Amino acid sequence: MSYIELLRQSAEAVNNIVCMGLDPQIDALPGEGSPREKINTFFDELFHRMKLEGVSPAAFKPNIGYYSALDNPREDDFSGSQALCDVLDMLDGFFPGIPVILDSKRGDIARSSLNYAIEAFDKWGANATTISPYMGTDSILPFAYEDKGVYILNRTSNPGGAVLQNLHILDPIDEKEIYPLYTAVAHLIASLAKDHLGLGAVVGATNIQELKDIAKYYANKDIPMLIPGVGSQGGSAEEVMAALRGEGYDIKLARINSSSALTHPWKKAPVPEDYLDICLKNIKSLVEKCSL
Ligand SMILES: O=c1ccn([C@@H]2O[C@H](COP(=O)(O)O)[C@@H](O)[C@H]2O)c(=O)[nH]1
Repeated sequence: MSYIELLRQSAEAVNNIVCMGLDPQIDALPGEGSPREKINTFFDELFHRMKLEGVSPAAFKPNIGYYSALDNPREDDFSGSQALCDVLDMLDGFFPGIPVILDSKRGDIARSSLNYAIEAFDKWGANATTISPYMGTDSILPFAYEDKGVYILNRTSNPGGAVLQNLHILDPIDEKEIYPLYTAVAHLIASLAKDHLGLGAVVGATNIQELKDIAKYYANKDIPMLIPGVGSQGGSAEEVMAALRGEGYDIKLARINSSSALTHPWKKAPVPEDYLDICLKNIKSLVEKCSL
């Protein structure tokens, strides 16, 4: 099945377009034990509750950094990577058919990119990954597997994203129009996606007018959009849904991501006793806002 079909099918199956981020912050997790044990116990409990209450997002997005930072490779300790294996195994069991996006933001010279593609798709078994466009077309294409998704950083959600992404440039082809760099990236994504179905874009929820402009450009082009920045970063899911619908973008191809607000909204405060209820409430509320 192509990634585009997987996105459409999974959205229809769960009737929403939420992407649940899985970025464990060890200090914010309940219970005792090693980081791997804490991650395991927490997600096992949370996924059980979600299953029990019939709640499912339409994608999951572990960010690899939150796991690999727990490894101590020079001491033969790969417990962070093992924790990611545990989480991926749980997702297979609890949520079959729901895409997993491994957020690793790679992108390099072609043969190095190919190794990163092998890492994400063949080794971790992800359905999709994230990459940077900064090194250009030859750095992107090794990720274009037939049945996988590739989200290219287009207009990111972080406050510093504008420093480069909003620089005004002269159109490199006709040298007439002037527009922000993120528009040139969108043009590149759309042109590559004609021959490589599954290439998509990361567009943050924190700059709603820019998101609207990009969604309008992608409408009817079968370009998946991964939209982080909702929840902890202040983006509004309702505004994103209205923007996508308003611009005629096929919402089944979008995934609206929230990570910490769904798994540890208490941030650095002590873990509350009713932590599972809090997570479930936030997940259900986002699912409701992002329903088809
Ligand atoms: O533009 C981007 C690209 C990626 N991210 C990632 O998404 C999650 C967001 O976490 P929250 O806790 O919901 O803020 C995280 O993994 C980021 O690395 C992004 O935020 N913005």
